Amino acid sequence: MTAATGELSTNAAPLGGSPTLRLEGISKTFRATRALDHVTLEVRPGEIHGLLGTNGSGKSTLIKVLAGYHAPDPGGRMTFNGEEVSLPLSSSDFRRLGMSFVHQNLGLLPSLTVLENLRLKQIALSPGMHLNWRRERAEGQAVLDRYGLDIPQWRRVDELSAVNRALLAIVRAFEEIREGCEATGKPGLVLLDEPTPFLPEEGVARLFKLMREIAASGSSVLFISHDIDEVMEITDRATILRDGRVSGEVETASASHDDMIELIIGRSLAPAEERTNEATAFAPGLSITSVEADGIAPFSLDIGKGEVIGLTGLIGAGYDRIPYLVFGASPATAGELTIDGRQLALPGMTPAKAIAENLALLPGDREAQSGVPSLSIADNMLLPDVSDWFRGGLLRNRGMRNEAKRLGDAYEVRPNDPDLPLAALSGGNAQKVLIARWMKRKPRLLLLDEPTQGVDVGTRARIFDAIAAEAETGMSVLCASSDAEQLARICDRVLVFARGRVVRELTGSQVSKDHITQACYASLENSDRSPT
Ligand SMILES: Nc1ncnc2c1ncn2[C@@H]1O[C@H](COP(=O)(O)OP(=O)(O)OP(=O)(O)O)[C@@H](O)[C@H]1O
Repeated sequence: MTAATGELSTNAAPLGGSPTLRLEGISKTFRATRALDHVTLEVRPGEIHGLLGTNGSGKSTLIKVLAGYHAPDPGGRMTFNGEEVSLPLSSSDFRRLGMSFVHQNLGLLPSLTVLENLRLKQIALSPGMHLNWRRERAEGQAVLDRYGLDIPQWRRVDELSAVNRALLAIVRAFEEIREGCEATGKPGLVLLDEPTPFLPEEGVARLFKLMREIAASGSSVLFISHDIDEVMEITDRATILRDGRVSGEVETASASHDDMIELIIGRSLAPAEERTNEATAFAPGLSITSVEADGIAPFSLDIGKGEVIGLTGLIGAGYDRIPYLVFGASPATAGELTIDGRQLALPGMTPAKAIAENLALLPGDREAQSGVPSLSIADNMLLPDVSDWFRGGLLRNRGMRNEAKRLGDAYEVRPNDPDLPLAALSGGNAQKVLIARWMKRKPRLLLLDEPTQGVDVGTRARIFDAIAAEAETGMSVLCASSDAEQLARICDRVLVFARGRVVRELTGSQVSKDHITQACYASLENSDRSPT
């Protein structure tokens, strides 16, 4: 990222103190759920504004109202640069006003190239044979240069690293508003709905630089995140939602981390226990021997009973593939898993066999690989054990419901209605359902990939406690994550990967956020093969 701030200028003039966006009394009701209750929010010109709140507090609903996806309940008002705008907005309103969105899935077309994604609108609008590719390439390159984005235009988006995909989506969003802003001389607004999960620190730093450049040009950014440290670092002000209402609006520089937590969850969090300096000794549990796959060097590990082991590294290091290889969810070319003296060949492992051995996997891409959105919360929680609920050939629905309700209470699923389809829950709440599903089975080995991504700060602490409690009873855990703070909280040992092999093992007092982060970056020094 080398672009100078001046190059991004939209020449947006401050509008005599008018906020760029002002929402007043916005409500949205889904049958019995009041997802938004008279929300008022103001984003000023040139401001990076945070939007925080627990899972289900209404953040995505608010963005969907702004994106024209949901019509709000009658009675709310919206102004943009002082102009009264009627809701719901249409796609022509976004362009005219200068609003663009980056949703969690980034909205890129993976099988198309960088250039095609950047110039999609121009390409789609050009009639038949008349597309001037030479001009499109020149325009595309000018955009990449303007933002200092060093990626080949002809590369397919699904070949890019996660960092570059996120940067491309944000660059495209800013480009969408730039021309309009230049024409009207008024600032625009880019809305970012959690674009940073999974990104390593270096990727987040590049994203933040881009956001600051957008703000310096006079336009504004609305940034949704569960990561309080990120919000404290990048935003000027923040609005916090709780149960659909605004629980606070803060100048970030004058708020503390604890102030933020109280506004988000309505109480303070108990301090995390101090770690001991001693590495703990564990009774022998399971062993993985020489598991291998394309891009993964032979990997062996003894996991003690009740031991929690973290796997980490920078993106592309390969650590996040290990849980899937052990569970048989992606093919291993060699290796064994030893349980109770029995050796199971990993190339022949399948998820069904893994479940029969009482292994559990919570995948990172939960939408695609885990829950069934159209089924109820109860079905999603209890599906793997459905046979337990048959008596005399009849399914005991009430028993299933009660058990799902109990689990929902324990994991703070909101709303805790076992009959609701999973699709009706917010992203973080759906994730709690899936975590509850596997924890309930008390697996012998729990395999996790980014277990608390998208989960709010209060529930995150509960999930950490639940993992610790199950580990006390002998459950072993292998957790792949790029979240150093999470690993420091839950792990007894952390293995750092680079280029498909372990390059460092951290134990005892080394299992701290700073040590883990440093070890990931040190691993990069010897790495000569990182993805684009
Ligand atoms: N289409 C829908 N039908 C019914 N209820 C919905 C629908 N969309 C959202 N809700 C409910 O509205 C409330 C707010 O959900 P929303 O997705 O806005 O939360 P969020 O703050 O974005 O949460 P997360 O951090 O988990 O993404 C939740 O109770 C959710 O279950």
